[in-house]
Amino acid sequence: MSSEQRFCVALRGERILTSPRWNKGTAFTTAERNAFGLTGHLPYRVNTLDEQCQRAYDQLQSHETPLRKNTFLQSLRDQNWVLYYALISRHLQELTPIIYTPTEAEAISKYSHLFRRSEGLYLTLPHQESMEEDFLEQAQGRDVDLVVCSDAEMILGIGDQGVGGIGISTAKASIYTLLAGVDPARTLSVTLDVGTDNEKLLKDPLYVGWPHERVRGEEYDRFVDRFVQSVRKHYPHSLLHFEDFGVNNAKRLLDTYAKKHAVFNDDVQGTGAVTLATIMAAVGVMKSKLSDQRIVIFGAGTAGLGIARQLRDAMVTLDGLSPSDSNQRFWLLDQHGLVKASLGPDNVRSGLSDFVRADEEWEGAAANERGEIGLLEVVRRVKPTVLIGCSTVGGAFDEAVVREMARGTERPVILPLSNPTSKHECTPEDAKRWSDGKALLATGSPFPSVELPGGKKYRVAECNNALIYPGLGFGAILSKARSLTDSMIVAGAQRLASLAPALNDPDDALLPDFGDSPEINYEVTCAVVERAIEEGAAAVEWTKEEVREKVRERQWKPIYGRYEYDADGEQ
Ligand SMILES: NC(=O)c1ccc[n+]([C@@H]2O[C@H](COP(=O)([O-])OP(=O)(O)OC[C@H]3O[C@@H](n4cnc5c(N)ncnc54)[C@H](O)[C@@H]3O)[C@@H](O)[C@H]2O)c1
Ligand SMILES: O=C(O)C[C@H](O)C(=O)O
Ligand SMILES: [Mn+2]
Repeated sequence: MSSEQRFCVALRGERILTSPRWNKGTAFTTAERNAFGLTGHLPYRVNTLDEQCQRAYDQLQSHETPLRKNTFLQSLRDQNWVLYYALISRHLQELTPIIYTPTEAEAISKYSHLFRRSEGLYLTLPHQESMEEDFLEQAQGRDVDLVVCSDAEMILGIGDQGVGGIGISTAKASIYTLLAGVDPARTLSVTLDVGTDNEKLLKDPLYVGWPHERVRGEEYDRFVDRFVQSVRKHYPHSLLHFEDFGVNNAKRLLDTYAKKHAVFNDDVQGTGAVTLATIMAAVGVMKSKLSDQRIVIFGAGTAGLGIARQLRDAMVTLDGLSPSDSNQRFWLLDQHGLVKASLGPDNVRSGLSDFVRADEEWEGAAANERGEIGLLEVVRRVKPTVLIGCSTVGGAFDEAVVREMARGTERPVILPLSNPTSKHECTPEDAKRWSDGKALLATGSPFPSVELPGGKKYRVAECNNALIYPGLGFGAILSKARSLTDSMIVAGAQRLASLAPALNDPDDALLPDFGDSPEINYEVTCAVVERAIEEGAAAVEWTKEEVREKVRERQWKPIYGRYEYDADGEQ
């Protein structure tokens, strides 16, 4: 999309100024001011987008805390999309943590107190009779490519946030635009308010969501189904992205709808894919094979299980290991310690069955009075090559665990992935120190570089699903595939892994820099479209070169177009 792109727009005066999609503020040209009745609405001087970014950046700096900056940026997004995305693109590494993890977690937890204005579609269980009307009212006849929804049961690592979950839907949608180029006018962010079990919210007189305990079971399923059916009916070709659902619903909903609509669960599949890419890069550094790794996953919830399955499937499809042998490469732990058969069906979640360890292997292991085996003992006996944290238990990878791990393997791969920052299982600095600099690291939220003895800096890779999900989703949208298949996801992960700086220098980061995430997601998008075409899932037929061109062409860029007034034009 070039700056010369022309649009016919039907909004005049105040209406165009209050439309974030069309508003240019002081960047409206003199001709546009005349055509749209804006001369008296704006001060004399016409600014460039660069000048506007400079001014907005200066204003942003006057806000001292990350949370205040988050609020400021949210209000900028409400005013002018081009300016919002242009500003963040120009300061990507500095501002992504403000609009996304970790600051967005704080904004979501204070949602009812920070509330200013609507930011998406609120579907509330007691209003379900009017759901379809509400849906259509919000969509306003737009063509929608992407619907992002959350029921907010498990927001990042901070649990049930009720109606505040709208914040994760809008943040994830913004990241699609920022990093992959999805047109913001073709996205819809949704919160499914089915109540909350968060006592603090329920007791808060200012809580703006439905003050009711979280509805579960059949009533919940009917409500979600009604929503999915509306999406299917009105936007049959859209991608439906599920974010931060609870562990008992995430995989189940994915399985329920995968055959009927293009659905994607980011915590299961996006996290699985970015972790696969990280470990493929680490395996490249170690000159080893994925299927030779012994992998301990601490935290057997949505993310933990998504990661285990993704890695297991890749061992089968990429390395040719049998499914049963590959299951044996994993040891999962949850709040009952090692997931093993004797915990019994009540304590082993159904999705975990592939990864349950036999008790015989653990005879003589140190256990607590309930027979549960903790992380240190597992690390001692398994001698893992890879340790992944997605438990929300900050500090769980303590000195003893990291030292034990480093004793058993040449380059321990340690990935504390829990967000926000306070939930990380260890800091990169500690992991490097306790492993005498040997650890290969990646974290879920951004961390500064670690200084190694001798003064060398180690860049810590950010293993956040944002490095890959925007490209996966945009690839699915552009290929018009009816589903985002596992093989398309693996193609995206392989492309990401191939870009790892550590492949050229083993002491460099395991993943490319987050500052390069738009280019990375472009590559992921291309890989997904290529694979969709190869496997006959796509409704387009392009050569590899055409894919690269078409993806570029379809990317929405934060650049102003030229407008002409037309009473029948766009709104
Ligand atoms: N980096 C990323 O891209 C990324 C992606 C998804 C999730 N995450 C993070 O991973 C974390 C988990 O998210 P989720 O959606 O899987 O949540 P979840 O609630 O589904 O899973 C958390 C799991 O942790 C385990 N757990 C809890 N307490 C434990 C303890 N004391 N010891 C061992 N295990 C314990 C439980 O098995 C629980 O199921 C969150 O902090 C989230 O922000 C990161
Ligand atoms: O949102 C993120 O930062 C990553 C992930 O989806 C999470 O739930 O933590
Ligand atoms: Mn998430």
